[in-house]
Amino acid sequence: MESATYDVVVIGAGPVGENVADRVVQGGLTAAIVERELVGGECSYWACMPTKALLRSQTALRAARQLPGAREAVTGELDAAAVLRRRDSIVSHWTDDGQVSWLNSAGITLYRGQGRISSDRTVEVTGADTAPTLLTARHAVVIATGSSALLPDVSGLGEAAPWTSREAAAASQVPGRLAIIGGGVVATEMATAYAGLGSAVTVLARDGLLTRAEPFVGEQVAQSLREAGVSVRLAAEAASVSRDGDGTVHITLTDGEQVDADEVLVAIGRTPNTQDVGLDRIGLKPGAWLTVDDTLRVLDDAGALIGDGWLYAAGDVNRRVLLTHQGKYQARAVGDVIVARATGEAVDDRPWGRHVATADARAVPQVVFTDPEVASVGLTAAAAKAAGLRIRVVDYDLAAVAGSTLHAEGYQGHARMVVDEERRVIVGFTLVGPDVAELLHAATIAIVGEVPLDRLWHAVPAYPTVSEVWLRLLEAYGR
Ligand SMILES: Cc1cc2nc3c(=O)[nH]c(=O)nc-3n(C[C@H](O)[C@H](O)[C@H](O)COP(=O)(O)OP(=O)(O)OC[C@H]3O[C@@H](n4cnc5c(N)ncnc54)[C@H](O)[C@@H]3O)c2cc1C
Ligand SMILES: NC(=O)c1ccc[n+]([C@@H]2O[C@H](COP(=O)([O-])OP(=O)(O)OC[C@H]3O[C@@H](n4cnc5c(N)ncnc54)[C@H](O)[C@@H]3O)[C@@H](O)[C@H]2O)c1
Repeated sequence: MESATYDVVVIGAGPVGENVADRVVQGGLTAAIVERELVGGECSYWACMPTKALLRSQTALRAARQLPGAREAVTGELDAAAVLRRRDSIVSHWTDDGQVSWLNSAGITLYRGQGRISSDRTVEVTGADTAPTLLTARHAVVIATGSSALLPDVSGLGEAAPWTSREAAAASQVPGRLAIIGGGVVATEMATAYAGLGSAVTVLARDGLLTRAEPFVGEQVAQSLREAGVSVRLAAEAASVSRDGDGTVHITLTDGEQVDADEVLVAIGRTPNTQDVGLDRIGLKPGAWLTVDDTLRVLDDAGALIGDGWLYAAGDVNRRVLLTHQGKYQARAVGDVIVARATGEAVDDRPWGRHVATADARAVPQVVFTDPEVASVGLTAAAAKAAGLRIRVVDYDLAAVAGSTLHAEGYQGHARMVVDEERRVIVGFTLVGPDVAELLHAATIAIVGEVPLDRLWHAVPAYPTVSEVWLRLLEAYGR
């Protein structure tokens, strides 16, 4: 077996693994990265990028149709084939040459194959096209292997060849009828995308839509999906699934009703990619989410470090937040703390310190690219109350802002600010409406910066923009 030694070995070249490796190399260490599929990971080829490509053209079309003058210039329908072609180009036709050349330019060595920890600080790489190699890490091994779609234990589902988010993101044809099991982010985005592309979509949302967000979010998204022709079935649960000879999928619900479709997409959450990464060799349970300390070192079931703390986990695999930007934020902290420990620098693990990912618990921004878009950061009112905060909730109708009236005819939206009354700072912010995604970062800065409300009065939104909702929320709160 061939062997090589690096300061750091990263398993998984998704967005998170790539950023860890880049950060340690920038800090003066050497790094190898192991990837079994495509460099760039789930996000680049089967998640964030292709799904947003499926959504973007219809968002632009809808925006044009909401404006007299532009509306008259739109003479046809969405060209689904052109949307799929653009999606193919956004994912570089599922090739990773571009990302591999970036790795090379960043000074990171790529090993293609399955990475498995074989003992302390060593990773064995086996792949179809490469000789088995044993990689030894002088300082740290980082698991950044991400997550895969979870399938529920529903009778017949496996044999019915269901779509997961991968097939939905990479489909080469638009199914005539699409049934979706789930009511979360993937379900609502893909219902929006495929309804826009021409499918007759049925959403089977056992627990409701987007239930982790403020309650008005799920209500507005459900209403808008229904207006777009989607059958949104709340409290509907699949009991069994079968696919017959002509390809039709039959979903029998627990109440006995049957839903027929050409494809069924399962979108009920994720499972960690830890089944085959050698966890059993170091006393951890294969297939489990990895628990980490504040500087993202892996802990065992008893809460102890692995050995002297050589093993880290970042991104989806540690289940803190399953979002690319937040995983990359963890990657910067992990990369920097590995360099600090390797070079004897002080570790800054105080809240908001350089080597911790404090925002994971306090200020996670997320945009759901449905129609209307949902943009949120920090705590919902319910989560803030559950955390013991004394809060005040301020709501405002986004349509009542001059900028919204200009933005689109019939603009509908809503904004909510959750204020911690003890400290008079914002701890949560949610916007629902067309094009609210780009408004979110102001709220993230206000929350992370803990900007006092009295100072926010001096942050004047330009007229006439939708951002004027900030002023309206402050006025509603009172000075
Ligand atoms: C449909 C969908 C849409 C999404 N949209 C968004 C979005 O708009 N915005 C957002 O922020 N997030 C989005 N997400 C979440 C986002 O995709 C993930 O949070 C992100 O990909 C996590 O990055 P990661 O590097 O941790 O894992 P991944 O991207 O999963 O990368 C892990 C890599 O590790 C490799 N790997 C795994 N095990 C091994 C092994 N043993 N050896 C070698 N290689 C291995 C895998 O092949 C993969 O390339 C979406 C998710 C889904 C499913
Ligand atoms: N725009 C974005 O930021 C974006 C887009 C897509 C995905 N993502 C990320 O990907 C992750 C996965 O998304 P997801 O939609 O699969 O998960 P999710 O956690 O968002 O939603 C899962 C949904 O499935 C339901 N559910 C769970 N078990 C079920 C069962 N047995 N039967 C029926 N319904 C069941 C839940 O009630 C929930 O509505 C998310 O955590 C999210 O962070 C982000």
